[in-house]
Amino acid sequence: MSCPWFTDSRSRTTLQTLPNRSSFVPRISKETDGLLGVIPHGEEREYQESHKTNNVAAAYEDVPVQATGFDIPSHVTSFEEMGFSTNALTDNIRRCKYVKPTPIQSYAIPVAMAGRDLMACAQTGSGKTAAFCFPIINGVMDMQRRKRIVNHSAASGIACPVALILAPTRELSCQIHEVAKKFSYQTGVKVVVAYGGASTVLQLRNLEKGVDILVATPGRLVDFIERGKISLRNVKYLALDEADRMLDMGFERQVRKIVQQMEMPQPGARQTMLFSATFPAEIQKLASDFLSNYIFLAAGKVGSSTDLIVQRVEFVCDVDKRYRLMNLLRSGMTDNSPSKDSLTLVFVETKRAADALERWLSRKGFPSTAIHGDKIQMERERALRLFRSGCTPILVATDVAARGLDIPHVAHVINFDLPRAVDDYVHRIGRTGRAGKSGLATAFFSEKNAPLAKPLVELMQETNQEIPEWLNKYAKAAYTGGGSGRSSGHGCSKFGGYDYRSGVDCKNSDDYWTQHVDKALSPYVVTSSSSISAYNDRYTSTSDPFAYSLPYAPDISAPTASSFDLGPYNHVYDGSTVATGWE
Ligand SMILES: Nc1ncnc2c1ncn2[C@@H]1O[C@H](COP(=O)(O)OP(=O)(O)OP(=O)(O)O)[C@@H](O)[C@H]1O
Repeated sequence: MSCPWFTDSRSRTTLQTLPNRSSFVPRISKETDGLLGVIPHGEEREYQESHKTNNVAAAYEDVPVQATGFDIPSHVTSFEEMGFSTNALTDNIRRCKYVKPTPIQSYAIPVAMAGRDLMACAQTGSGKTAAFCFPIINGVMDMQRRKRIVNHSAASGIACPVALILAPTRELSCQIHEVAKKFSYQTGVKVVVAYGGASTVLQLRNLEKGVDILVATPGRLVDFIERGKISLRNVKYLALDEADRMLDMGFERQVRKIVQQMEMPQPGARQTMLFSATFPAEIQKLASDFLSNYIFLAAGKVGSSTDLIVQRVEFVCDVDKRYRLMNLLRSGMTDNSPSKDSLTLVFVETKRAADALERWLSRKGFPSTAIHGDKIQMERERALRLFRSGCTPILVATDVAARGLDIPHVAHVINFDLPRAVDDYVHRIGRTGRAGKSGLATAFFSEKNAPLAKPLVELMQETNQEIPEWLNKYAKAAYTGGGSGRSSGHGCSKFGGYDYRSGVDCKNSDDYWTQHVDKALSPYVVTSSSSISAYNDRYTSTSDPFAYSLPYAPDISAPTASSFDLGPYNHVYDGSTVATGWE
C-alpha cells in the first residue's frame, strides 16, 4: 500500500504579524520554498515566518470558546490528552504535522470522545474537519477491536457503514474523503466516498470492498440506498459538515429523509455531530431534531469571519467591475505575471457570468479557469486541479466553491458580485486566511447590494476592519428590502454564534442550564433558561430576574472575578460541569 501523504514542495508557514490593514495587497515571497504572504503595499519588506514548523494553533490562541449544555466534558490542550485508543491515529496526526489542537479541536474532540452529541460552530479554516474525523476514526477502531463491526453483508451485498459524513458539494465530499483517508492510514479503517456526477460503477465497486466511514453528498446517497446498495441500519456516527447549509431550504428534505426515514438508528442510539462556521438560530432549531442531549460549542465570534482576513469593500458600478478587477489582479502580480503561489478566487453570482468572466480574463492574458454547477464533474475537478496546482492561478466561481474547500495559497478572495446573505460572504472569504495564515478579501459593492450593507458593516465591526464612510451611510439607511440577511432564505437572524436554547423558547427548559457572555453587563453574567426558579436559592439575583452576576455566585468555580475575566472557566452545578470555556 502506498503512503497517501503528499509532499508539497511549498512549505506551509504562518505569518506572525498582520501589517496595517489599510495597505494590504497580497504578494508572494520570492523565496523558493514559497511562503504565502501578505506584504504591505509599496514596502517590499519580507515578513518573518513565526515558525518554520506548523504553528497553526498559536494563531487561534486567543480565540474564546464557549460550551453550553449538560455535564460538559473538560477540554484538553494536546492531542496526547485526547485518549485515542491506539497509536496509529496519533502517528497520523503527527505525520500531518498537527502539533497542537486548534480551539475547536480542543473542545469538540473530548465531547465527541465522551459519546456526546454536538453542535459546533467555529471560524472558517480553523480545523473542524479533524474535529469530527478523529473521534469517528477512533470509535471505528474501537469497534473493530471489539469485533463489533459488520460493515458489509456478504449475503445481501449491501454496504453497511458505521459512520456517515454528509457534505453539501461533490468537491467538499472528495476533500473530506481524502483527509479522512490520510487520518485513517494504517488503522484498518475503510473510508469510501459517494457523490453525484461521477461513475456509479466505480463507487459501487469501492463500496463492495467494504466501508466503515462513508462520505457522501445527499443525492447520490439516497440513490444508492433506494437501489439497495447501502443500508444505514448500522450507523453509529453521523456528522454533517456545513450543517446549516445541509438544513437550509435546498437540502433539508433530503437530509431529513436520510436521517429519519432510511433505517438510521434514532438520536441517542447513534452519535450526531453538526459542524459549521455559521449557525443561524432557526437552523439550530431544525437541527435539534437530530440530536440528543447535545453540547453546543462556539469557538470565536461565530457567524463572524476570522480576523486573519483583512476585508476591503470598494464601491464599483457594475460597468466598471471588469476593469477594476484587472487592476487588482495586476497589483498582485510579481514581474507582470500572476504567481503560482498566490492564488486568487473570484466569486460571481451566476454560472453564465462565471463563464463570461473567465473567457474575458483569459483574453486579457490572465490565466483563469471557472467552476460552477453547469459544468460536468470532470470539468469541475479539472478546474480545481489547475487552480490548486497554480497552473491557472485565478479561479472564477459561483457559490459551489464557497464552502469548505481548503486550498492552500489562496491569498485573495474577490467578491466581484456580492452574495445576498452575509453568511455566504463569511464562507466565501473563508477560502483565504486558513490554518492560521493571513489573507485578503476584496468586495465590489454596487447600488444593488444596499440590503447587505448593514449585516456587512456589523460583521466587519466584529473583526475590527476598516469600514468606508460611504458603507456606513448605506448601513445607517438600514435598507432591508429585497431579503438580505444572515443566511439564504432565512432572514436576518442575529449572529448564530450562541446556543439558541438559551432563549426563553428553550425546548428542554426543565432540565437545561446554559450561560453566555454579555460584555455589557459587568463583569460577567450567567444567564439561565426559563427554569431559573430551580436555581434561585443558589444564586443572588440582579435586577434582571434571569441574570446572575458572577462574583455573587458562590458555587461557580471561578476563583475571582478578575481572573475569570481573562482565563479559563468551568461552571459546576450540583457536581456537574454545566459550562466551560475560555474568555
Ligand atoms: N491542529 C492543527 N494543526 C495544524 N494544521 C491544522 C490543524 N487542524 C487543521 N489544520 C489545517 O487547517 C486547514 C483548515 O482545516 P479545515 O479544512 O478542517 O477547516 P474548517 O474549519 O473545516 O474550514 P471551513 O469552515 O472553511 O470548512 C487544513 O489545511 C488543515 O489541514
